[in-house]
Amino acid sequence: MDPERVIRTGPDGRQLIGPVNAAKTPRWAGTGTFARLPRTDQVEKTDIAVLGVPFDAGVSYRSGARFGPNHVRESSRLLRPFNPAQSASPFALCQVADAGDLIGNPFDIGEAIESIAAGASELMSAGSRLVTIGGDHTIALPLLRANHAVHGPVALLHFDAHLDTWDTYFGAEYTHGTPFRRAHEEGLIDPEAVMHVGTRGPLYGPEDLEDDERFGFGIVSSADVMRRGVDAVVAVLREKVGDRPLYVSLDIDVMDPAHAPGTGTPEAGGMTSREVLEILRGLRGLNIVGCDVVEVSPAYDHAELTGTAAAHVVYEMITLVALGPGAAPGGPAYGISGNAYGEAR
Ligand SMILES: N=C(N)NCCCC(=O)O
Ligand SMILES: [Zn+2]
Ligand SMILES: [Zn+2]
Repeated sequence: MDPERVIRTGPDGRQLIGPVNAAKTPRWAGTGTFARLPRTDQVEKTDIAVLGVPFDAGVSYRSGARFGPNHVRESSRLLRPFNPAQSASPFALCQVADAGDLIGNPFDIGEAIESIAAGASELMSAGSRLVTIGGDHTIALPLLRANHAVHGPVALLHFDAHLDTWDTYFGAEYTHGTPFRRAHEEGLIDPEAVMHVGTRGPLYGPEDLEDDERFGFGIVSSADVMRRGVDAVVAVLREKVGDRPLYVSLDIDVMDPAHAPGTGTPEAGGMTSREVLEILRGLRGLNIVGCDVVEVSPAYDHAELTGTAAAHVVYEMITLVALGPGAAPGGPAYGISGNAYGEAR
């Protein structure tokens, strides 16, 4: 049975098919797409595709991020269509739909990277911007390849406890700890505009930081967020990125394990989900070409804490992409403090 959906007319006059109407079909019913949105085969053209990449053969510790996409979908059933933090209804601005899962060979990482890049490119050439749910962080490399093919070297904001610019593990070049070193070597990212956000935790040695700096990366640590505050951090990130095409890659372990326990390489001392969401909202109006959320490993989750956090991250990413480059500054629809980009209304 086809459930009733929220239908809106978009800014360009198109009819946009939204989520299943939660007042008519209870949230827990029916098979799960992200936010109960339609599948891409149920709409004419998808402007923003939520894509699952359930690949986790690149992990160095706990496995299970292969179950991330469906866990985040399941945890996204309570999302509502109006985002008051941005005073925006993302699903009424453009057509958002769930593209299902892109498969990579779990027994051949090289082949998986090739096929993920090819699948992402195919969706992008049909006119969709991708918000991808991993999978482990290995998948950022093929996604950056696909974005580079369209936009050239992109700016990168990398939210993560880890640098992920290490060289090899057990001699392997393609792992979840190495995607951004490979991306740098392949010229996929613009060394003038690459930043880690939320970095913390022990390293192998000081040379890790020397290598990372050589690749152009700046670091806003987890402690920086606590000391300087969200608005100051947002200002630094915006200054670094400017109007370049921007890719946002968010490893859920950027959050403290208290906020996101369901992940493979947890580190103490991380950001709260509130801080992460507020920093993301501060990216409003930047030229975001693609996003991913990776490293959700449901077997280590409890009460959908990690799934819910990741679902809200995806929702904010969709909102940013839907608002688009140059979106007018806009504050939250309630509150007394506003944000760096608008007063509260
Ligand atoms: N990308 C993530 N989550 N972790 C990388 C950790 C690499 C290591 O085991 O040192
Ligand atoms: Zn990480
Ligand atoms: Zn990572």
